[in-house]
Amino acid sequence: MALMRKSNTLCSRVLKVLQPSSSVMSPCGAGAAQALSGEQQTCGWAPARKLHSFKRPNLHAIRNQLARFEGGSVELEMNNDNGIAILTLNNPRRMNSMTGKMMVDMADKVSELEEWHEGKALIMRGVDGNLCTGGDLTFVRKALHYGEEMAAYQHDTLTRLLNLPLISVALVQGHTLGGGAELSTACDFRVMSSSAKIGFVQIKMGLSTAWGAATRLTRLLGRRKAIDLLCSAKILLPDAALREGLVDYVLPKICDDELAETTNWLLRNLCAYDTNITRVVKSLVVSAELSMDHYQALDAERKLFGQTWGGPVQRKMLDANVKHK
Ligand SMILES: CCCC(=O)SCCNC(=O)CCNC(=O)[C@H](O)C(C)(C)COP(=O)(O)OP(=O)(O)OC[C@H]1O[C@@H](n2cnc3c(N)ncnc32)[C@H](O)[C@@H]1OP(=O)(O)O
Repeated sequence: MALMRKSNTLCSRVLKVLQPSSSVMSPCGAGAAQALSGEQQTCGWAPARKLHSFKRPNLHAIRNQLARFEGGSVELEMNNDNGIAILTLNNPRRMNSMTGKMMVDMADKVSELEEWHEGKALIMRGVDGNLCTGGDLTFVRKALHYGEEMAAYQHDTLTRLLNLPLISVALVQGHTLGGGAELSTACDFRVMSSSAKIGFVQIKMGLSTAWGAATRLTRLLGRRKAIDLLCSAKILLPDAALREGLVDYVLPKICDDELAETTNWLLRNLCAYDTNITRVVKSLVVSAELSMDHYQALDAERKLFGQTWGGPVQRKMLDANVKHK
């Protein structure tokens, strides 16, 4: 129990030090808007170094505006028994595309997950066989003046989601397009249904990435593959997505319950061990990725290791004389 409390505190301390909530993103939204306004839209992007000189977005004010664009919901179930939470996008008539209200819902659910200390993992999915087809075009049409603010809000939510001390998996089903493909990159892993399609089609819609996928995809796959996927707008079937390294596991063709199969995959492969140590390890990986300073990351790693070494779980395993066959 004492270890549990300590490791939870340490997890959040590491994340707070390295990634204070709601202020992690570089405040680049305004830069993007300036860079794309007027004449510049036709002649190119502002120099990258300029993107750091803009004011932080007021997330509270943006939230109030987004909440006015109604439709759909995002729901959360947290299962303390197996330590797995399910985050569900629910706008089936529009293939779970996201309205402003759903963005606010998702931010609230991520805040709840930040306070959930019993959890090991999270599955993000959509109802009725599609993950998400991006922005709800009804919302998009009404919010054309509000892109930069919406992006700032989503960047905050999805960065917080990616950095939760939970192993996260996106269940890529049906159509996972545009912003939907972006959402999937805010999870640590992607499990894909054998009948699903995934594509970053934003460029075909006259847009660059809205919800942070250029940054995340470059980290995930490297520069060459990120440019390829984002600039070609190609829609990948499971085999190609697996080959590219975009997805981690393709579900069997015959599968009665894809959510249950994804849960089993998680439990078998990534959640087989102690909850707190799993959370600590995830937090360490986040801190290593976020940290600009190699020594700071090692410092965090050493401190957290000190909490597991000689702790009750390690002692139990030593007593059990475990063999790793
Ligand atoms: C803000 C982030 C930037 C972005 O996300 S940009 C990308 C935005 N997404 C899109 O452009 C997707 C547009 N939709 C499509 O391409 C097709 O609907 C899609 C997904 C290939 C499915 O095609 P089909 O299987 O033929 O089905 P369908 O077209 O009849 O769609 C069924 C109903 O769902 C609706 N739907 C699908 N995606 C939507 C969206 N993003 N926003 C609003 N409505 C959407 C579609 O309009 C249709 O509704 P209805 O039956 O016409 O009332």
